[in-house]
Amino acid sequence: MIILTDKILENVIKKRPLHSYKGTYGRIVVIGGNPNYGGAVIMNALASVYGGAGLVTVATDPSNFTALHAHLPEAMVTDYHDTTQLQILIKNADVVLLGSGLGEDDTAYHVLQDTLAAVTLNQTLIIDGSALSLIALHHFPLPNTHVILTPHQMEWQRLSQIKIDDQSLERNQSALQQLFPDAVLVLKQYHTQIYHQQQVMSLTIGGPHQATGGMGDTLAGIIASFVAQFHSAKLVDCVGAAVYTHSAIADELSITQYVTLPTQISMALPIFMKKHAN
Ligand SMILES: NC(=O)C1=CN([C@@H]2O[C@H](COP(=O)(O)OP(=O)(O)OC[C@H]3O[C@@H](n4cnc5c(N)ncnc54)[C@H](O)[C@@H]3O)[C@@H](O)[C@H]2O)[C@@H](O)CC1
Ligand SMILES: Nc1ncnc2c1ncn2[C@@H]1O[C@H](COP(=O)(O)OP(=O)(O)O)[C@@H](O)[C@H]1O
Ligand SMILES: [Mg+2]
Repeated sequence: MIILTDKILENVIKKRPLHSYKGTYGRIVVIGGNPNYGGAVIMNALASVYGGAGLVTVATDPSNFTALHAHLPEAMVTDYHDTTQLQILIKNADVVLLGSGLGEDDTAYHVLQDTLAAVTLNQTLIIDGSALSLIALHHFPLPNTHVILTPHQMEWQRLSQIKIDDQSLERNQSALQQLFPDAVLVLKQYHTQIYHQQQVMSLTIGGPHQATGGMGDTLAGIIASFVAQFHSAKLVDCVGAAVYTHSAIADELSITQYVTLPTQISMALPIFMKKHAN
């Protein structure tokens, strides 16, 4: 098992070439946020934009449009009920982040089904939150593309059938091999672990100051932005660097703060990344 340190950032966070533009840094489509969980996609998108993604579009319930724009005018929006528009957006995306705050009703089911059918070989699909629970419930197969799963321990229990107390490294590795052999698994907990084929990375930073709703939505957005822009690094290293960055920023904030809010972590991304770019 590899312990994640700031070394991982060296391989991933690069100074930007002068001859570049927003297209160089990736197109992300964020899909989720029902009328009750609009905050989840706002936090996905804040993390993606502050993490450096070139273009971010959010497909969500229209009741979330105004709130999203008030927080983040850099993001574009579309109605996730509009299947044709959703398919066009997905076709042109580099990274699709699916499921934060999606809920588990009929609309969520159809959005999930349409998205899984629309992603193609060279894209990266990050699956979070409700989409993980729906996939577990309905046994949806994963599409043939690069997949990153970001469950917390209960979502992983639903997917793997391994009870939280029984989630050992060996059992997790073997369930991943059996169920989703090509996927990267980010198993979120105190000391999050990343599994990919035979490789396991573990986080040893971060703490309970991070225990606020939206912390995972923010991590998913950071992962999306790193995958979208850092093309010279391996996918699993982009994920490792994003997981490390998320908790390193939180730990820095926790020197003076009792809790470290998800949106504050996103705001701190540009300064942290500037410090670590090489
Ligand atoms: N502001 C918002 O709109 C928010 C929306 N959210 C969305 O709400 C939906 C439901 O997600 P939830 O995670 O709240 O509900 P879930 O029902 O998926 O998971 C919560 C359950 O898991 C258990 N659990 C065990 N170990 C855990 C661990 N290590 N971390 C977290 N939970 C653990 C909890 O005790 C609880 O019973 C998701 O789509 C999520 O993205 C959440 O992200 C919270 C914030
Ligand atoms: N005690 C803790 N120590 C370290 N990290 C924590 C702790 N509690 C929560 N986190 C982190 O916060 C995030 C929670 O993810 P998740 O439950 O999906 O949040 P949400 O769905 O509310 O956005 C994960 O990255 C997890 O590792
Ligand atoms: Mg979550």
